[in-house]
Amino acid sequence: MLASRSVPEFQDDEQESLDPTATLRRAKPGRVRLKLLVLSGQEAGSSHALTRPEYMVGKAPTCDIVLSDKTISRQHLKLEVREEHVLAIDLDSRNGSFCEGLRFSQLELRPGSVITLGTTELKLVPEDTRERSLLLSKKNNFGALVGNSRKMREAFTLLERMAPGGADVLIQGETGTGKDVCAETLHQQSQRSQGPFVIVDMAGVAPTLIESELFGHVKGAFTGAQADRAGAFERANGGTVFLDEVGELPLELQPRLLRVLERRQVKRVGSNDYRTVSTRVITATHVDLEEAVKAGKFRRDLFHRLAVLRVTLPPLRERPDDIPLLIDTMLERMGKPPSALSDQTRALLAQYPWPGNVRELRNVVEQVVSLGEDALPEMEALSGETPLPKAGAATEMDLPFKEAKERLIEGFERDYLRGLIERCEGNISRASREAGIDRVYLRKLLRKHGLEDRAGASADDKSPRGQ
Ligand SMILES: Nc1ncnc2c1ncn2[C@@H]1O[C@H](COP(=O)(O)OP(=O)(O)OP(=O)(O)O)[C@@H](O)[C@H]1O
Repeated sequence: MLASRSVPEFQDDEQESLDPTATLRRAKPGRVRLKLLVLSGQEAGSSHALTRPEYMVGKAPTCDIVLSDKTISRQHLKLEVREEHVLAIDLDSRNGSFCEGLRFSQLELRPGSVITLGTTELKLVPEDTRERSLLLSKKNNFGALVGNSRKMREAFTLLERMAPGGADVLIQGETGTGKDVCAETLHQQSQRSQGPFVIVDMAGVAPTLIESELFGHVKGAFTGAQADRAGAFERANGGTVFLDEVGELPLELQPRLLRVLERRQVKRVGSNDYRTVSTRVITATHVDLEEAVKAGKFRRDLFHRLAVLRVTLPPLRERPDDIPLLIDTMLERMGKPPSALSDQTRALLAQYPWPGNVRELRNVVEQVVSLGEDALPEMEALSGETPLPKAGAATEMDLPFKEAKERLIEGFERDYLRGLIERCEGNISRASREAGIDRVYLRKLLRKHGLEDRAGASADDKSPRGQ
């Protein structure tokens, strides 16, 4: 059980006179007061106002803040409460004190800092704000998404709460952070899991076709509409529709999406009738929709409606402590033992910032496992400076067909795009003409392979979407 020694906020005069430094050390009235929140472990959810100049944290009952975690030393950490921060001093604890995955002996904690003692995580927050810290999920996965970092376990807590409820959810995160997997797991863990899961990738559908793709059409509504067709919302009736890259939805269609969200009604293109659907809507975006609203590209009302329940999947560079678990999981999914990667390679992978996030890490792990550790690209090469080994070259015939094919295609796509964009000197319009693919889709592919930076520099590609 967690116990906090009850001590008056200020020492009485008699005590103070015994200690001439007490006036200097004691907390000044009026400054921002801080408290320490326990985020995980047996005492998760409890908090300690830091009203005194010093606190001893540890397992011993004599400590000011007692934590029952077995991996914590009896006297583990000293906290010195200062004007603007709290100085945390590790007392040569057996298992150490950590912040963002790094062990420290002394560290200045600011509001928002999170430290880990043993397996217990503690967060410093201003006492008088209403900031609520999420408790950390006890699990290190949500469906196929894995992570044991604080940021991912906070996200898992949210997702676990959101999944069964059936309310619409917005998933934010950079490319490769697992938004697709997350959407599918939300569906699988909902009461709609027996219903359909329909995906619409807004960035992959030509703008002229989005309306019909989402809402359907009736025969003759436009050239080529040879028969009535249900849109994604109707096809997902009783289940979930996942709108990937919702930020790409053209402005003129946004009120129609708002109507679906508010009334669950859709009107097929060319029809006057509204049909009622029972469809959960999960959306995802890699762009900052708030910025898009400011720039006039996204409707404010739609954003607020979408953002009622939202979760952000953090980029991998902000949670390097997830990398070892991710690597082990990837190896396991490939049917390889943990020893398939040496400690040296693991250490290299753990320090790279991964602009393409987990997808990029997975690609590199697969390549190294297929081709051997000699094939590990220089770390600069991972950002695209030197060609990566060809993913398809060593496609293993013992992989399941779907996986082998996916791997081959990814390798082909990357090589093709790299050559294309070089040949067209970064000019998206030219590249899209030469390749015969839609420009929006081309951008999406470039982003997927971390090649976005190489494109869009030319004169006719000044607009953000290159349109
Ligand atoms: N936390 C994770 N744990 C395990 N695998 C992950 C995780 N995050 C991503 N992946 C893997 O990385 C790959 C990319 O994930 P996904 O397609 O869901 O990303 P995304 O955010 O939707 O990317 P994009 O915005 O480019 O569509 C997938 O193979 C997925 O399984």
